[in-house]
Formats: sequence, structure tokens, C-alpha cells
Amino acid sequence: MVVDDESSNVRVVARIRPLSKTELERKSVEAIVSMSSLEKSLNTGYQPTTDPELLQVKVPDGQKRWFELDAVFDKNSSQEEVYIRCGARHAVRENIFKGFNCTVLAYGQTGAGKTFSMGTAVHGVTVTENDGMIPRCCVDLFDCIKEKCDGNAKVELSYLEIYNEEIRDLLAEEEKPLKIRETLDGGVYVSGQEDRVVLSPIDIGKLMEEAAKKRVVAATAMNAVSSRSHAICTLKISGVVESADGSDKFSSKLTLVDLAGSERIKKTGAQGGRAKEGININKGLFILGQVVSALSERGKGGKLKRKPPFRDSKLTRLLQDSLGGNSRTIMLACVSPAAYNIDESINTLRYATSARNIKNSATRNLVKNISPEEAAKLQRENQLMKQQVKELQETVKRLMDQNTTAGSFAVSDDEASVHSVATAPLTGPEAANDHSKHVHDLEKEVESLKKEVLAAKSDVRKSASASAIELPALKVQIAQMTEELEQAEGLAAENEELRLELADAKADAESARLAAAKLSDIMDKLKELKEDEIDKKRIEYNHMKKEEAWVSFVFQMLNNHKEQMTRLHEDFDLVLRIVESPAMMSVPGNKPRRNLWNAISGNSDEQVHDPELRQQLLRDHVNFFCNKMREIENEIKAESHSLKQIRDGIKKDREKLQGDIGMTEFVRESLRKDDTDLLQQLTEMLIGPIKVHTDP
Ligand SMILES: Nc1ncnc2c1ncn2[C@@H]1O[C@H](COP(=O)(O)OP(=O)(O)OP(=O)(O)O)[C@@H](O)[C@H]1O
Repeated sequence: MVVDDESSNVRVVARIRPLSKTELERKSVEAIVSMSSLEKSLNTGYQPTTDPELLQVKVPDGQKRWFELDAVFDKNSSQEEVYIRCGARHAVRENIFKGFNCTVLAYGQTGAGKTFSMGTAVHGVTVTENDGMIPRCCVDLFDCIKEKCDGNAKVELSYLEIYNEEIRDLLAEEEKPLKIRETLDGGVYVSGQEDRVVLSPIDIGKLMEEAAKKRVVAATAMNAVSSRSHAICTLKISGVVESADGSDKFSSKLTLVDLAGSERIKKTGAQGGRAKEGININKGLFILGQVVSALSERGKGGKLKRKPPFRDSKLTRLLQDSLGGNSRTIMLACVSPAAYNIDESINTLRYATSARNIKNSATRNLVKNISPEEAAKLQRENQLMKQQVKELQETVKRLMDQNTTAGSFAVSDDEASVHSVATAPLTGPEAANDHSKHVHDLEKEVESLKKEVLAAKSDVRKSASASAIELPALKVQIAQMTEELEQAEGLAAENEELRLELADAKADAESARLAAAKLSDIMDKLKELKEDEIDKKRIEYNHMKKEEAWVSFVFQMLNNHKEQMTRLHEDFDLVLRIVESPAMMSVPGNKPRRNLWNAISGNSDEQVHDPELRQQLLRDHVNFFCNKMREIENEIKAESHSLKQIRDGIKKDREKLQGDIGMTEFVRESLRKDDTDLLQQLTEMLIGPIKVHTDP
């Protein structure tokens, strides 16, 4: 689709220059190629279209990257093709005369071809093949003024450069401080800058040639003629165009920008002042990059996500209108094709692709259907002004010619002046001096008259346009302020919500902390209880073991006593039988009894027949038996008493232990319940309330 007047996005095109001599010497390969089709230009006569084109970059690791832009130009593209297909010709021929401000801006690495593409001064009323955008715009502009305004429009030129963050007027004879100011509708202008009325492309050419001499350029390792400043050339155009419904009064601005190139100080080999320039250039371009990126990111409802930092550099302030403001803007991204410069080229292209998202809101500075009287008045004014400028120019020329013929000092070049003095003919040095002084005075007078006329014109125009723009500008300002207020209110509400959420989160965190502390307390207690319980079990076990030992001891004792009793009983029985029948002692095979007798009585077998002795032995044995029985009885009594004591003690201990164990169980049960409640609380806190399903 052919570019129309409705599109508001910044139009971004890229130009790949041929490999330079140094790049060829370095044997650098072409890593960037245009993917656009060849027929485009042939079929459309270079008509700028809205169909995007591709550019391919071969990155060092062998991979390929593609960038989509509004148009791509390669090493074979002519200056004319670039001028037309990038949309600059359409801007000059159409947009300017409809009251739109237009900007053409070249951007890219140092030595990438910005100045080559933008061009410099115009050299004639027509262009030559190698002329860049600026001369082409100027020639087209005046051609159109002839066609559309009957040659009747006012064109003023201003030319500024930003060098080391200072604005310099390239048209001013003396350096003076310049300040950036803002208009009511948010536009920016430089107060104190010279606006020169120009009547033809040649006028512009002459002024720009003069100005170019003042521009800071220097040789660096990357470019033999490297621009060390950003140059902004502005043409203000106002006039009347005939439309279908009558006459329309328009005023517009054409801004042509040749930026200084971004550079790697190491690559350019810049040192001292050059390096400082480089740093300032990069700084300004960095902020421009930030502005572009902020303007290209929009959130919901198309609102910008963040505020572009226009105020952070002079360059971005001056380009405020061209980026995201009231202007139709074309950006020309210049790149070197060399693999050696691949990083810088990718940066330029990345920046270019984001710039494509910038939406401008260009409005028409046009007053429709002005009355025929006003149109005639404006035309008369313009003609008058043109006449005056022409006359002044002629006067200056005549005087210069007179001076030259008279061998005077009109040549401004110092060397030439010295030469003229030395060779001044006939009239002699005094006359020459007088004449020169006269010419100088006249020139001064002419210049001041010229300025007065311009100032008066400019005042009239400014007051007329001010009143025309004041109301809409105020409206725009109010709308902007209301929008900002709404945004602020929205932010305040969001803030409050966030604050409440934060307070909730804090409260949740606090109760979680308390619950966790309580839980750990319970765990500690449970642990203590467990240890207690183990201790108690150990005691119980020890008691049982003791008890068991005592029982077996008593059992042993009783057995001993029982054995003793049996033996006593046997002895007693034997004694009784021997006493009753001593003859049994002599029974054959009764040797063991005899031995026992001997052992008990300590007497011989023979003595057993003595009755007296037997009676005595029986008495002794009965006594011995009774004593022994008493002894055993006492022993059993004593042992059963202490046994009872021990059993009572064990019983008491066991009762106490059982009580303790019961209490432990109770505490553990209640802790377990607490524990479960707490666990539930914590879970609910983390995942929300737990639903208890009940049967319907
Ligand atoms: N498309 C092109 N065709 C042929 N030569 C070109 C082209 N573009 C640039 N050149 C040449 O490359 C060199 C560097 O170009 P130029 O001075 O325009 O770079 P620049 O981007 O303006 O650099 P700087 O930012 O340093 O001023 C010049 O010699 C110029 O003639």
C-alpha cells in the first residue's frame, strides 16, 4: 500500500552502504544484506509503500537474524531511490503543504553513511545524482511552492549544532547563548536562534555552506571526515494553498537531522578532546535510545508505560516534537555491511525496530477557508517581504561588485584582503579605506534593516499563529493534565490496595510465627514427656527385677530351711529308733546308720547299748532339735517381715508409677489435640479454609 497522510507511526528505513576501503583492506565480509525484492522500485517508480521489507544479518556464530523495517536500501540504491522510497519526498511535497511538521533523521554508527545520505548544501536549482536528502528536500520544496502557492510562501532557515551538550547557532555571526524554551502546546523552540529568510534552494545552499565551515568535523580511525556534533537544519514554511473549497493558510516545519555517529572510543582511536566528544555523542545518543524505547512501549489503553526522558539531553529536548509529538517522522538507520561492525549494526537495527512502534500525533497547522481578503493580504505581505529581501540581496551584491571592481576589501577572506591592499590600484590606500568603510557601514545598515523587517514579520506571524494555536493548545494541555490527574488517582488507589494487602500479609505472617512458636513448644513438651515416660518405665523394670530377685531369694531360703528341717527330722527319727532299739545298729548292711550315730553322738557302737547314755543322747537331741527349730522359726519370721516391707514399698512405688503414667497419657492426649488444632489453623492459613464434607 502506498504511504498516505493518515499513518502516524514513525517510518523507519535502513540503508546498508557498500564496504569501505578500510573494510575491504581488512578483508571484512558482508554480513548484512537486504532481502527486499528488486521489482519494488521498478514497478512503483520508487513510490513509498507501507509493506515492510526485511534485512538479514549473519551473526558470527553462523546464525541469521532478520529485521523488519518500512524499507531497506542496499549498496546499489541510489540517492534518489532512498529519498523517494523512505517517504521524504512525499513529506515535502504533500505533508508540508497540508500543515504537518515533518522530520527526517539519520542515525547510526560513525562512518555508516549518515552525512552521505542526508547530504549537505544545495549547489543549484536542480539536484545531481549524488545529492542527498537535504538538497533534494530544498529543491522539491521550492518547486512545490511554485506549483502550489504560486511561488508565494515564506521559508525561513535555521541551522543548529549540538556539540558537547551545548547548542550552537551555525548561522549566527557571533556566538551567543541559546536556550531551549517551551510553547504553550508543549512544543519546544530555541530562543535567540537566527531564522534566515530564504528565497531559493541556492540561498539555502549558500547559508549551509557557510555554516558547514563552522561545524565540528575531525578525522578518526573510523571516518576521515567524522561529524563530531549533531546537526539540526530546520525550514519553517508558511503560506496559502488553493484547495477545492477555497484558500487554506498553512504553517509547517521541516526538520532535517544529521546525528553524530555512535562510536566505540577504542575503535575510533579517539583521545583527549576527541574522546570527550565521543563520550558526549554516545551520551546524547544513549538518552535518545531511552526515549525511543520508552515511546515504543505502551501498556493497556495505549498509554506509555514510562515517561520518556526527553529532558535528560539537549538532543532529545530538541527532537521532542519529532519523536512522539507533533510531526511526521522518518528515521534513516545507516549501517555498515561489514562483519567487523556487526555489533554496532545490530544495535542500530534493534533501535530502529523499536522506533517503528512510536506513534506520533501530528496535527495540521492549517486554517481552512480563509477569506479571499486575508489570502490576498498574506500573499501581498509575502511578496513584499520577498521583494525587500531581493532588493537587499541585490544591494549587497552591487556593493560587493563595486568593491571588487574598485579593488576594495569586499572579499571577506583575510588573505584576499591583504592581497587587495597590497595591489590596490590608482585610488590609493586612503580612498580604498574610505570606500571600504562606507561599504561596511552600508552592509551593516542593510543587515540591521533586514533584521528589523524579519523581526516585524516574525512578530506579526507569531502573534497571529499564537492566537490561532492558543486555544487548541490550552485544550490539549488541559486534556493532558486531566489524564495525568486520572493516572495519579489510579496510582493512589492502587497504592492503598497494595498497602492493605501488605498489612494483611504482615498479620498473616505474625500469626503464622506465633502458631509455629506454639507448635515447637508443644513438640518440646511432648519430647520431655516421652523422656519422662521412658525413665518411669526403666524404674518400673528395675523394681520388677528387684522383686523377682527377692522372691527367688526367699524361695531359696525356704528351700534351705525345708532341707534343714528334713535333715533334722531324719536325725531325730534315727536317734529315736536307736534309742528305742539299739539292736538295729548291729543289723548287717546298717553301716551308714552306725556311721551317722557315731557322727551324732561321738560315741562308739558299743556305747549304744548303755540306756543311760541313750537317754542322755535323746535329751540332747530333743534340745538341739527344739533350738534349731526356734532358730529357723526366727529366721523365717525376720525374713518374712523384711519381705513384707519390701513388697509394701514396691506396691507403693507401682501405684505411684501408675498414677504418673495415667497423668502423662492425659497430658499427651490434650497436647495431641492442641497440636491437631494448630496444624489445621496453619494449613488453613496457607491454603484457605478446609471444607468438611457432610453427607446430605
Ligand atoms: N551509500 C554509500 N555509497 C557510497 N559511499 C558511501 C555510502 N555511504 C557512505 N559512504 C562513504 O562512507 C564514508 C563515511 O560516510 P559518512 O561520512 O556519511 O558517515 P557518517 O555516518 O556521517 O559518519 P560520522 O558519524 O562519523 O560523521 C564516506 O566516505 C562516504 O562517502
